[in-house]
Amino acid sequence: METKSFEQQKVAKNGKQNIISKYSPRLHSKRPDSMRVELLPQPENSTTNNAEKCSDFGARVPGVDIEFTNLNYAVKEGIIKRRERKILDNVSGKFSGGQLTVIMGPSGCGKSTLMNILAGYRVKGCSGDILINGKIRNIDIFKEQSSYIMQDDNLQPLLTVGEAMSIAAHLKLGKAFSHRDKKLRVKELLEFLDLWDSRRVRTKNLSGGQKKRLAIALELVKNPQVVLLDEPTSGLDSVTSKNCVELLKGLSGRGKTVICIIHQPSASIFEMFDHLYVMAKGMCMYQGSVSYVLQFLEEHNLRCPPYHNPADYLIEIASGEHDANAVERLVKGCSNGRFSLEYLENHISKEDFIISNNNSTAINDNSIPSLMRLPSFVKATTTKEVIVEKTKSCFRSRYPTSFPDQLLVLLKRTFKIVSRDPTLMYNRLLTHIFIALLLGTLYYGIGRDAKDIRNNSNFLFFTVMFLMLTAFNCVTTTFPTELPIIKQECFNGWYAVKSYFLAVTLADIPIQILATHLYAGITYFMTAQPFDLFRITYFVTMCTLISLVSQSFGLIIGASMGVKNGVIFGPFCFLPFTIFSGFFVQLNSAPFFLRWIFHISFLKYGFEGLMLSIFGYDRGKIPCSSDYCHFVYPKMYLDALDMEDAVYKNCVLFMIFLIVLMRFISYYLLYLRLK
Ligand SMILES: Nc1ncnc2c1ncn2[C@@H]1O[C@H](COP(=O)(O)OP(=O)(O)OP(=O)(O)O)[C@@H](O)[C@H]1O
Repeated sequence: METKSFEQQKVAKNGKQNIISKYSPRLHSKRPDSMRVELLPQPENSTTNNAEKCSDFGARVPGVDIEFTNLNYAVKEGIIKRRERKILDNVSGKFSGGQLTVIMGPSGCGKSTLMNILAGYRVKGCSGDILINGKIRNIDIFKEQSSYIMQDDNLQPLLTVGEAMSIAAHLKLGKAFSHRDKKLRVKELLEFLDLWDSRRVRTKNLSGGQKKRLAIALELVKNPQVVLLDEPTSGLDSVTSKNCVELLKGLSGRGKTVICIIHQPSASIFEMFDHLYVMAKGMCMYQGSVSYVLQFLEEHNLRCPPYHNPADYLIEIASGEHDANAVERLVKGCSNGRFSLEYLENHISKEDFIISNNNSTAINDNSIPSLMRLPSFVKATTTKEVIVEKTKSCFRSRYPTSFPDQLLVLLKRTFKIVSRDPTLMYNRLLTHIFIALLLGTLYYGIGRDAKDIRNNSNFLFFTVMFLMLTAFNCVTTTFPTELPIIKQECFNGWYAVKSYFLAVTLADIPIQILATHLYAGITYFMTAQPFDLFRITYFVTMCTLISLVSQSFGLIIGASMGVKNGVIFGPFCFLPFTIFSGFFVQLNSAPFFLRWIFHISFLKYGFEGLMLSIFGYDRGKIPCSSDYCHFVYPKMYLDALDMEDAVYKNCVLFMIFLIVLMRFISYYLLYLRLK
């Protein structure tokens, strides 16, 4: 009480508020003067302003409480002898709504694993109970209430800040919100996070801090009750980190449950946390308020040296630097997270959260940093309201927008990205034009002379190979490079995997078709192939089908492996089809037990289709400009290549069948990978 009145006097006297003292009176009084950090100075009358501001947001009520008891997670290691390794060892804890909870600990102690399990991102292989407001967690409902922001900034680099936010709003708010409301919410959020001036900047050009803020803004669009963040301050300087933590603190001040991992906070940031959860060796060595942590350590014969950041000291202890048995003692002291240790006025409380009621920290208006001009939609709702509403809605789709709406928004997004991607768009078109001109020059006019008939079929086979390789390579990298973004967006319930898959594959088709048509048109006329409309149509159609089958093949490789493996194994996968295309070895010359491979080689059908469109369908005698031409009748040439029975229609049907089949397979592989 004394401390509080001292604070009030101080505010009245200096016109500013000291958050350290408010949150950690004991710690603050213990620190030497030089280590005390005056946080968040506010302008005169700021208290009044905050209070006024808060009145807009309605009553402050406790948010979602997350409790976990006896959580275990183990992985199997070793190739021959499979040994089990414990990553989380019987940990417990309670993170209350309206609090900024920070998980700390040395590298590899299991922080991300715990966060992944709490978020529902990792479910397999863990045991223990997770309770949401005292009830066993329903993962679907929890996912609707929460947003998980992963460590890497999973942003689409070619979209601007405004576009990324607008897409998020369309996907996450659905039809329940008007276009105007969505725009307003985006504007409010961007202003709130100081990103409004950068709304036209592409996300790849943002600074590290801006990227973090945008990643948070994208998830705040749906106003989640629980926000989980894996290292939101990694890679940021101390000022930007502090701004980021202030932002999180502001959110928790609105009744949200904010849980984040912060690896090594500075002293000033450390003292802003409401609730601390320190891990070591997969266990909890402290859980409770920041204000009590130093006393707790002292009780276990660990004295933080003066002028030493308590956060650093905690990490040193957790790493076993000061006392080899310290971790075991501390884990025992807080009962591996079963006790939440709080500093309450003049005494210390050891609160066993399992038997406690919902006792989220009362939120003081003054605790909200001055920076926080929270958007009007960030209102605290009672937990009960959320649960009831979500329970009703869990029988409907778990996505805020319907499948066609998701598809439309994602198609627009993918078109934007592809049209701005120099590799996928311009380089692809230029490569097709350049190679077509080169080939046209090399094989100029060969189509009208029987002496060049072999060169003509070489040109057709090269066409098959070129179209296959370019279409294949353009898509093998699409999924692997976007996978982290898609993982986070799908996990946070923006859209279904099928919407993404369809959008990405459909958006690429027009560009691939345009590139193929350019190539086919240029080469057809430069090589002087017969000027018959049906032959031109057959040729261009078959070129397009070859591209689309190869694209589908590339999608399978991209959906099933990373870029590196795709580059190495992709060509290995289609090389056998090249040998069995009928160009190098004809069907009747191959050993009979290998002939079946010809019938499943899409290159055989592609090559046959092109040959038929140029030489098939009773094409007449080809003029010969030399003394002797072996194949003046195109049919004879087709017979020599064992293509006498080939039917163009069958080639088309087989290629279409392959396109559909391969796309289904690649969707399923992507689905499995994301799940
Ligand atoms: N699937 C897995 N297979 C094998 N080991 C794993 C797996 N997942 C986690 N681990 C191991 O568990 C330990 C804890 O990993 P985790 O990512 O949770 O650590 P962390 O505390 O978040 O570390 P950092 O701060 O460096 O990110 C690490 O040693 C890691 O190698």
